[in-house]
Formats: sequence, structure tokens, C-alpha cells
Amino acid sequence: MSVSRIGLVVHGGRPEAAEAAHVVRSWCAAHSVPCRDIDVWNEGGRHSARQEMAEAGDPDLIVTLGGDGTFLRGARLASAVDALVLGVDLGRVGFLTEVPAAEVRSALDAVGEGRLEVEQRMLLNMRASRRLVVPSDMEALMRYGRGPLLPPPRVRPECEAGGEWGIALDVSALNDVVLEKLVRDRQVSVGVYLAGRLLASYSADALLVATPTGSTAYSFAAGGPVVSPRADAVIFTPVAPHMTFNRSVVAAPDEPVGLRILERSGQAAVSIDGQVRGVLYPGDWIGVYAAPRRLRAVRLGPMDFYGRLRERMNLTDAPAAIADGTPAPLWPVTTPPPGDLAHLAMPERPSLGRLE
Ligand SMILES: NC(=O)c1ccc[n+]([C@@H]2O[C@H](COP(=O)([O-])OP(=O)(O)OC[C@H]3O[C@@H](n4cnc5c(N)ncnc54)[C@H](O)[C@@H]3O)[C@@H](O)[C@H]2O)c1
Ligand SMILES: Nc1ncnc2c1ncn2[C@@H]1O[C@H](COP(=O)(O)OP(=O)(O)OP(=O)(O)O)[C@@H](O)[C@H]1O
Repeated sequence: MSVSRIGLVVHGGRPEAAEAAHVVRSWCAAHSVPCRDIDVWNEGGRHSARQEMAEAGDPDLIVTLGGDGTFLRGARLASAVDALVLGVDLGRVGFLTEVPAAEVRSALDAVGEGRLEVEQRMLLNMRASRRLVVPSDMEALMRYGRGPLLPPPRVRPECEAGGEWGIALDVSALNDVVLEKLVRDRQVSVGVYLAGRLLASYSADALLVATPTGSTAYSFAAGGPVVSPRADAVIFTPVAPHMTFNRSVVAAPDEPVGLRILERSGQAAVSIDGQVRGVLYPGDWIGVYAAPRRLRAVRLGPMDFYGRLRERMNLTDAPAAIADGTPAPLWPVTTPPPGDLAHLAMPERPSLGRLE
């Protein structure tokens, strides 16, 4: 696999990201690969992901230099046109990024020589009862601690009229679509429908629909399950619901989640991967469902999702388990298991129906 053009998304607030960007640009110059910066923090001038990619010369690889937020910004661009995305870790958590900053040059060598795997990640698409609008005074409200807002998602060009199930918005979420109360003291009241059937009416601070990738983000913070990013699922998680049923529901990929704002509810902000993209009012609804298209993320080694979960989330062992003898062995994903522990990993995936 060869890469012919690179688009760079750099966290502008980090000197180390600027340094890593310099390394990427010099690698590109040495390998005659055109490289363009894509300013996803561009004040006022944001466009649809497709337009931003076209303006950058349609790169086939997006390299992000920053944390998970920067990766999510790059993933939004890449997924719009099926480009690859490679995350270089210069953030605080770095759950989504692939390579440490010190390895950026060798990572580009590997990509240039085709020594990579492409991991496919499920995305969410969204429909709504109407176009989303970000009120004009919203930007000032939301600016604290964040960059400029993205514009509201456009209606997908091929779906202007909408058919019987609302209008399709030009949105791909890698983590989550979040519907949350707009003002601090007014919860949202929402009818929640799974696969077209009412689950329950919720009064809550927020309601999330997450992908398996997003299961370790906001949904995790709200008590949701950790779901392997290799699985296909639509995860519904309420945040502080004022009711007894507060569990997550893990739905099948062909079971959409519908959220309908009830008559006297407070207004609700809609965020996609952490970015506010519109406000909904009573009577409005959104439907969130697994996208037909997937994100294509570059992997340069085996993906150790559970090792990463343990390490990045600082999982700690039970004190009683530690007191109960030798700690459970831990070994790098790249080395074979020690001693007689080989049986802990299945050598090959059994096909369905052959489990014995
Ligand atoms: N209470 C919360 O935990 C909370 C609240 C709002 C939003 N979020 C999440 O933040 C995401 C946007 O990320 P951001 O970096 O722009 O905002 P941010 O900086 O507010 O991110 C919140 C934290 O989530 C981490 N994160 C992001 N995606 C992750 C993932 N898939 N798995 C594990 N950790 C992840 C980030 O590294 C960061 O530490 C949203 O998609 C939402 O899921 C979390
Ligand atoms: N070029 C830039 N111009 C303006 N603001 C920028 C630029 N780059 C980054 N920022 C600011 O940095 C912040 C990005 O934070 P974000 O939390 O998304 O970073 P991150 O990549 O997730 O890193 P971390 O893991 O440390 O959170 C935003 O507030 C944004 O305004």
C-alpha cells in the first residue's frame, strides 16, 4: 500500500507537536510525498470534512499529532473520504493514538514501505427531524476551554428530501453522539427507542449513543461497559438518569437508537465526538445508527486493546488478590506467553458453530 499525499492535523498548543510536525514535513520532502497542514482550529472558516479534505489536495493519509481529541478531529476528515488515519501520541491519555512521538519517523518509514495493517473501526451516522442549528450566541457559551465550534452538520446531499425517516445528516461519529442538557439546572426528558420500540422515557443530564471505540470515553465515565473495538454494537448509556433503571443497553448494529425530546423538556445540545453541533427543542428527534462506512486506522503492530485499557486507565488489582500470592503474570503483546500460559489465548478463532 503506498501513500501519495499526507494531511497533517497538529495540536497547535503543544511545542512537541510542532516539533513532530517538522519531522513529518521533512520526511515527506525527502520521500517526495506532498504534505499539507489542515487547520482544524481555523477560526470561522470551517467547512464540511469533505471540503476540508478537497482543499488539502485530497490526502490519502491523515497524520494527527496530539491527543485523542486531535485524533478524533483527524478521524472526522479521514472517514469522510475513506482515507487512512495515523495517530501520533502527544496527548494526556492517548487511548486512540498508535505511535509515540519519538517513533514518528520510523512509523512513516513503515507506512511508506507498506508495513502496516488497516484496522476498521465502526462509525455512527445520524438522522434528525430537522437540520441542526447552532444558535448564534452558542459559540461564546461553549468557547471556554475549547477551540472554535464546527458548523452544524449539513444534510447529506443524496438525502435532501429525507424519505420517511427524517433527514440524513452529514455526520460520522467515531466515539459518540451525545444529547445533553443545555442549561445546568434543566434536565432533558427524552423518549428512548431501540430498534423502533420504546425502551423508556428518561429524565437525565445526558443520553449517549456510543460505538465500541467510544465505549472507553464518555460512556465509560457514565458507567457503561467496555466493548472491544473489534465488535460491532450500538451502545446506549444514560448520564445521571433520575429513575431506577440506569443501565447501559448494548444493541446490535442494525438496531438504531432514537431519541425524541419530550414536550416540556429543557433544550438539548447535540455533540458529535465531543463537539457541539446543534441544539434540539421539544418535539425534535434524532436517530443514531451504525454507519455503512468504517474508519480506516493505521496499525503498525498488534493492537493490544486490553493491555492499553489496563495501562491507560490505570487499572489496579484487588488488594486481596495481590495478598493471595504471586501476581497474575503480565507480558508484552509482542512476546509469547510465559510457561504454561499459552492456553489463555485461543490460537485461532473458531468459526461459529464449532465451539467445543
Ligand atoms: N465525563 C467524560 O468523561 C466526558 C465528558 C464529555 C465528553 N467526553 C468524551 O470526550 C470525547 C471527545 O474527546 P476530546 O479529547 O475532544 O475531549 P476531552 O479532552 O474533554 O476528552 C475527554 C477525555 O476522554 C479521552 N478519550 C477520548 N476518546 C476516548 C476513547 N475512545 N477512549 C478512551 N478515552 C478517550 C481523552 O483522552 C480525554 O482524556 C467525546 O467523544 C466524549 O466521549 C467525556
Ligand atoms: N492550532 C490551534 N489553534 C488554536 N487552538 C488550538 C490549536 N491546536 C489546539 N488547540 C486547542 O487545544 C485544545 C484541543 O484540546 P483537546 O483536548 O482536543 O486536545 P487533545 O488532542 O485531546 O489532547 P489531550 O489528550 O491533552 O486532551 C482545544 O481547546 C483547541 O482550542
